Amino acid sequence: MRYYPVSLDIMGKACLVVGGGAVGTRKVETLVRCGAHVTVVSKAFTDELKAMAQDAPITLEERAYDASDMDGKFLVIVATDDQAFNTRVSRDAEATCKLCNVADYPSACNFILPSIVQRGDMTLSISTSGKSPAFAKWMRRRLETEFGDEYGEFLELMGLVRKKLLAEAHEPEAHKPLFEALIAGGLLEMVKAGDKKGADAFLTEVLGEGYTCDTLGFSL
Ligand SMILES: C[C@@]1(CC(=O)O)C2=NC(=C\c3[nH]c(c(CCC(=O)O)c3CC(=O)O)Cc3[nH]c(c(CC(=O)O)c3CCC(=O)O)/C=C3\N/C(=C\2)[C@@H](CCC(=O)O)[C@]3(C)CC(=O)O)/[C@H]1CCC(=O)O
Ligand SMILES: NC(=O)c1ccc[n+]([C@@H]2O[C@H](COP(=O)([O-])OP(=O)(O)OC[C@H]3O[C@@H](n4cnc5c(N)ncnc54)[C@H](O)[C@@H]3O)[C@@H](O)[C@H]2O)c1
Repeated sequence: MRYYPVSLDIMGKACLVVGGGAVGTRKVETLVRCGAHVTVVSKAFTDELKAMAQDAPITLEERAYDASDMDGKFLVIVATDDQAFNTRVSRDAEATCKLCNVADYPSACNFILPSIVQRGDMTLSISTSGKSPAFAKWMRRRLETEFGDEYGEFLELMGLVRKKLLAEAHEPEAHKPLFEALIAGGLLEMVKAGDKKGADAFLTEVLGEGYTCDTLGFSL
């Protein structure tokens, strides 16, 4: 395996994006969705980025990049259209041990970005280890048709069940078959169909009294 997959917690973390064009805008959008506080340094910004900065934790700095922009940043994404400059920024990032991605330039990255399917808290990431981004995109589109919004809703319900079970006892071995029964027993289909009565009966059957959509705080 060429790259090590991780899920980074960037909630509330200071991130730097250099280059506020079309690609930079896309990167900022994802960072902000994950709760990051983003500083964008660029000679110019897209209108979309300016609009996003109105009500999101985004600071736009219309000026030349300076190596001190690395200070205090957890992660850096470089997305200008000047490859020599991008490489220089990535060297500054490396010198200060930052996580750094340069769009379309894997040899200057210490992480590369996957294609993503998001369904609530369920994330499917597709990486081809840089071999074929076009194929990663094709795969994303295919998975998007296969995995609908019901997967995010089902995950929400599984999370609520798990939270309640964990509040009662930390017994992973006893919990495992319960989760497996819920997953294999058709609960996903009930959530997809909006079948609250069926879901309640099944939750009670597998988990016992006290487990219904309402008591779990799940709206179906
Ligand atoms: C997944 C996605 C995420 C994102 O960008 O957020 C992403 N590229 C996407 C699209 C895309 N990029 C390119 C095309 C044109 C078709 C093609 O070339 O295939 C298309 C498709 C299109 O636009 O239709 C051009 C391209 N990309 C790279 C190079 C340089 C090189 O290969 O050396 C070249 C220029 C090659 C040339 O010179 O021609 C490199 C990288 N691109 C990566 C990620 C990383 C590896 C991901 C992986 O493991 O597969 C990596 C290594 C570094 C990085 O950028 O992180 C996003 C899909 C979003 C979606 O789901 O829609
Ligand atoms: N991974 C992908 O999906 C993907 C797709 C298309 C392009 N790209 C890559 O991303 C790069 C950027 O693409 P784009 O469409 O956003 O380009 P763009 O021209 O729309 O934006 C580039 C931005 O960088 C700024 N900039 C240029 N030099 C700068 C400097 N020295 N200091 C600060 N800011 C500077 C510009 O003002 C502009 O805002 C391309 O060169 C390409 O290699 C990646």
